[in-house]
Amino acid sequence: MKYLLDSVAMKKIDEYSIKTTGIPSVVLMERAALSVSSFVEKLAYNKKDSGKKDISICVVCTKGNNGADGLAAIRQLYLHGYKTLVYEAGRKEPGTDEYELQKNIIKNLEIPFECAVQDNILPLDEYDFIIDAMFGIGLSRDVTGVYAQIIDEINRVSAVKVAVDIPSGLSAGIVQVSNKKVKADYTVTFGFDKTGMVLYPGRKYAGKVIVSDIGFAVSQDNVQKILENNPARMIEKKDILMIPEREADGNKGTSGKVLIAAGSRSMGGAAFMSAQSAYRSGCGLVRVFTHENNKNALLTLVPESICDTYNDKNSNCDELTKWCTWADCIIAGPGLSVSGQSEEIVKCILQSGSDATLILDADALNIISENEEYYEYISRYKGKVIMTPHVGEMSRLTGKSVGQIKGNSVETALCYSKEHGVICVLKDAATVVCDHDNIYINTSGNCGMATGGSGDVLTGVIAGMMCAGFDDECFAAALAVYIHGCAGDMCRKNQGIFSMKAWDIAESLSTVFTQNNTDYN
Ligand SMILES: NC(=O)C1=CN([C@@H]2O[C@H](COP(=O)(O)OP(=O)(O)OC[C@H]3O[C@@H](n4cnc5c(N)ncnc54)[C@H](OP(=O)(O)O)[C@@H]3O)[C@@H](O)[C@H]2O)[C@H](O)CC1
Ligand SMILES: [K+]
Repeated sequence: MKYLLDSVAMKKIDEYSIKTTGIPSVVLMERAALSVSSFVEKLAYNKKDSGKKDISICVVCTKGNNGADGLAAIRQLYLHGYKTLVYEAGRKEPGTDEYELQKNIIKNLEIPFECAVQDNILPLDEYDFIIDAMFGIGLSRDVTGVYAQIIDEINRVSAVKVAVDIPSGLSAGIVQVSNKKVKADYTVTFGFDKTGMVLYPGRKYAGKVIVSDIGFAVSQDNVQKILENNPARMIEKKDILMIPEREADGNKGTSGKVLIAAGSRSMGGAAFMSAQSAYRSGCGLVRVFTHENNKNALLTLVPESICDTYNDKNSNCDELTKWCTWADCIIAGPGLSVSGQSEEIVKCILQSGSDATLILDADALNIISENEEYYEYISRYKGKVIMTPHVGEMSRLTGKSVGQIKGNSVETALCYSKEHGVICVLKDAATVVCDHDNIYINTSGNCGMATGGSGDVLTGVIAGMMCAGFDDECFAAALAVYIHGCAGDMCRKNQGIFSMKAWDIAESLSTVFTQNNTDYN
């Protein structure tokens, strides 16, 4: 797990390192600059056809400390023999102390220097590399005027663009303040990953992100002590190793019993995918409660599952109630459709008296969005509730537009989770998982997963992680989302982004688990 920080948190870390522990600001800056210049040199080294003096590098800066980092980096590159230019934009007043210090060195070394003029921006076509050091975490408002013109020019030319700390115009936190942003190929960021570069649209602008340790006196291990609020986190591959070992003397009953209420008269697929992925994610027994039309197909496709049915005339709620109290985890909603009968089924589950962790997905969410009183049932449900809306479902649940939700996914998920006392899994290109005091932003997966059934597969993986024995359900749900994304990334390799299907994702789960050493056999 890694922390994701915003500008407020980064400023605290900067301040703590400099003022409390006494690490000189210029020391941090020199290391920051070195990590940028050495990265650019590595890229330049791959252009084997050119000698250093034929490789031209322009740093674009304004007069803050991000610009100061850029000046120090270009000085290092100049001293290594590259053809360099400083292109400075900004007000006439002097910059920060650090900026003026670095600028003085640039002047002493007589490194070529140009000042930007509004409406007469220097064409940047001739540069092999552009180092973007205009705005870092100090960005506070929309980028306009000469700065916006420079960003347009940077984005127009074909140079390789390396952003210092964060692409200029991009905010480090969950809310974006500027429409104008540098589209970087690489970002060398300092100390910690930034929330704004993991969420969309920031992830598209940051390119490949390199996190560089520049010697802050705060690390992943002690960052929480410095900050007041719990920062967002991202799951990493090594977290898969945290899945508790399966009991050597366990049986199918001790590995987790899952009830899946899914699949209506004409929609059986969702139930099959959910069941398949639950088994592939370690569940011991999977019982599917589905429309009788789906029974044969289910037992053919997932013969390990147990099937109970309802039909058009009988919702079979007595039977359903019994299996709710049998289960350790319940999935309700995939392919259930929205009808009087499915409403009855979801209500029956919520009022079953079960304390199993309940995953509400798809049509269960649509039912809730049309029936306010279901929130009352949720609040009285004894077990943990996990709700897994995609952006469209969240729009129906909250009345907010899809655009509003996409631009504010963390805030939306957090508010919803707090308001209803549930774990919220807001599914999007960067899925957000949160409860009242934890936020996870997912980084695995790809756009090939935007395909029918992918969400049904996720419910099974979440059920698997709920049955795995974690104490912290929010973490377990975030891990499930990460694993689901890894399986999607595996499919991208094997089936390709256009051809991959949800079933392939379910089938790739075993490789994700075995590649990460969770195969205990
Ligand atoms: N030792 C250190 O301090 C280290 C700093 N690092 C680097 O520093 C930046 C953060 O630097 P900071 O000076 O805080 O801010 P920026 O350089 O990002 O921005 C400079 C100023 O620009 C102004 N601003 C903000 N938004 C806009 C805008 N849209 N248009 C015009 N101007 C804007 C703002 O000043 P105002 O007074 O005008 O509000 C900013 O202060 C960090 O990202 C690192 O690169 C390193 O971490 C090393 C250690
Ligand atoms: K920058």
